[in-house]
Amino acid sequence: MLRAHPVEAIRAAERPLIEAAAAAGDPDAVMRRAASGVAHHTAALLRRRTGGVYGRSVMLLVGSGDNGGDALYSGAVLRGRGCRVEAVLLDPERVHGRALQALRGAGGRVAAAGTGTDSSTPDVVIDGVVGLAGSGPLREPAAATVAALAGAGVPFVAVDLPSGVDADTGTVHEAHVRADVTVTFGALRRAHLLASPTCGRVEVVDIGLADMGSEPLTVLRPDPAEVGRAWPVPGPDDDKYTQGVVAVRAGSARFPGAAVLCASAAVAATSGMVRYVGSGSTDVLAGRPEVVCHPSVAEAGTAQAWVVGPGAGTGTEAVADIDAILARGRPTVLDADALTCVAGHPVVLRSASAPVLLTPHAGEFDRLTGGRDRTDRSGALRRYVADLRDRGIPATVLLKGRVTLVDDGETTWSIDPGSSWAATAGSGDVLSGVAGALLANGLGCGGEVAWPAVAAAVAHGEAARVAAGRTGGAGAPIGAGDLLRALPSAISALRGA
Ligand SMILES: NC(=O)C1=CN([C@@H]2O[C@H](COP(=O)(O)OP(=O)(O)OC[C@H]3O[C@@H](n4cnc5c(N)ncnc54)[C@H](OP(=O)(O)O)[C@@H]3O)[C@@H](O)[C@H]2O)[C@@H](O)CC1
Ligand SMILES: [K+]
Repeated sequence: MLRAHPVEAIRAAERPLIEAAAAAGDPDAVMRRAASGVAHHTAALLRRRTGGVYGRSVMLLVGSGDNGGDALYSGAVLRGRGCRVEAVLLDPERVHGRALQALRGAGGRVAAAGTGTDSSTPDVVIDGVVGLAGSGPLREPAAATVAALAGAGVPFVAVDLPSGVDADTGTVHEAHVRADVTVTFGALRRAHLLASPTCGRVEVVDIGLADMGSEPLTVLRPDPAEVGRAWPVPGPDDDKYTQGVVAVRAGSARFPGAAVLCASAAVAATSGMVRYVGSGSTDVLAGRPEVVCHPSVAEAGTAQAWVVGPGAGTGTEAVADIDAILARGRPTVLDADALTCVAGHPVVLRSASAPVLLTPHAGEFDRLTGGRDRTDRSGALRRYVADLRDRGIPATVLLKGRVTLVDDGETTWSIDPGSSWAATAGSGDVLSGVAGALLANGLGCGGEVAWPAVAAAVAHGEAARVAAGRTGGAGAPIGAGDLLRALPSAISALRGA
C-alpha cells in the first residue's frame, strides 16, 4: 500500500533534517541529496530515450524557491557527467544563490527567461519552477516556455511535483507541466496519488526522512496483490449462502442492458448467489441462468447486500424501491439512477441504518452536491461524506474517474488503473455489481465498506486493462461487455499478483 502525505506533515518531517544540516554548517546538504536523486533519474531517462548521457543537453527551468535550488544542484551533477546544461532563470532576482554558484562552478550556462537561451531543443527539461509552495497555474514566463517545450515533444522530469499541480489537492491547473518522471523526496505528497496521470512515473529518493504514519489527510493507494489476497473465494466449509447473497434492482424497459451488466458482474465477482428484481429478468436469465429473479423488492428473499440504481429509473416507483431496500437494513450500493433519486429526494437516505456506498461519476457528484468545488476534488468528496455522516447516514462514497477516489470520512483511497480504457458506457453498471457482491460476501460487515469499494475499483480497472489488451500490441477500445467478460481473468491476475 502506498501512502501520500499533506505538505504540512512533509515539512514537519523534513525540518529536523534541514536543521541538523544547518547546525553542521552545511545548510544545503539535504537539498544536494535530493538533487543527486533528480540527476540520477534524469540520467536514466536520457539513457532510455537517447541511449546515453554524455553530451546530451539538459534545460533547467528554475523558479524562485528551493525547488529551483534542487534543479540547479542537479544540473551541476549532470554537468559532471558530461551533459550540456543550461539554466533558465524565471525570476533572476530571486534564485537560490549557492545552488546557482554550484552550477556555474560546474560549467553550466545560465540565462534569464526570454533572453539569449540556447536555441536548440534540449533532450530533457528539469522542472524546478515550483514545488511544495506552489499554488495556482504556471505563471509567465514559465507557462509559455513549458507550452513550447511540451509542443516540441521534449520530456519533462519534475522536481518534487509537476509545476501547476497543487501538492495537497492534486488540482491540475490549466497551465501545468505534464511530467514523464517525477522525482520526490522521502515520502509521497498527496498530489502524487490524486493526480498520478500528470506525474508520470514517480520516483522517491531517500533523503533520510523517518517513516511517516497515517493521519486523516493521508491518501492511500492499494497494492493490487493485497486486493488479490483479500478476494473472497470459496473455502472448504462454504456453500452458496455463506459466500453472500446480493440482490440487484436494476434495468428498465429503456435500459435493459444495465440489468444484464450489473447482475452478471455480481455473478462473476464471487461464488455466492445473485437475486434480481426488475423488468429485465428475461435478458438477465438469457445471459446468466443462475440468477434468481423476483417480481418486486418486497418479494425478494434474504440478501446480505443490495445494489440499486443502474438503469432503474428515477420516478416515484424507483424512489419507493430505494426506500424499501434501505429499510431492509443491509449494506447497499446506490448507483446511477438511484443517485439522481437521492439528489432529488435527499430525505430518502434517512432510511439507511446499514452502510451505504454511493458510486457517482463526476456529473452525478455535481448533482448530489449541487455543483462541487472544482478546484479540490478530494476535498469536496471528504466534505460531502462528512456532511452525510453528520446527518447520521453511514455513507462511503466512491467517486469515479480516471483516478477513482473512495472516502469513508476517515480515509481517502485513490485508485489509478494506469489507463482510461474503462471510460465506456455501461462500465459503471459492472463496477456496482462487483461492489455489491463483495459487500454481500461480508467484507462490508462491521460498518466498513471502503475496502470492498476499493477492491471492486481495482478489479474493474484491471478488467479494463485485460480486455483492452486482449488483441495484444497497443490494445484496442472496449465496451462494458468486454470488461465484464474479462473480470474472471482480472480477478485471477490479482490473486496471482
Ligand atoms: N529546504 C530543503 O533543504 C529542501 C527543500 N526541498 C525542495 O524545496 C521545495 C520547496 O521549496 P520552497 O519552500 O522554497 O518553495 P517552492 O515550491 O520552491 O516555491 C517557491 C516560490 O514560488 C512561488 N510560486 C508559487 N506558486 C507559483 C506558481 N504557480 N508559479 C510560479 N511561482 C510560484 C512562490 O512565491 P511568490 O512568488 O508567490 O512569492 C513560492 O514561495 C520542495 O518542493 C523541494 O523541491 C527538497 O530539496 C528537500 C530539501
Ligand atoms: K517542480
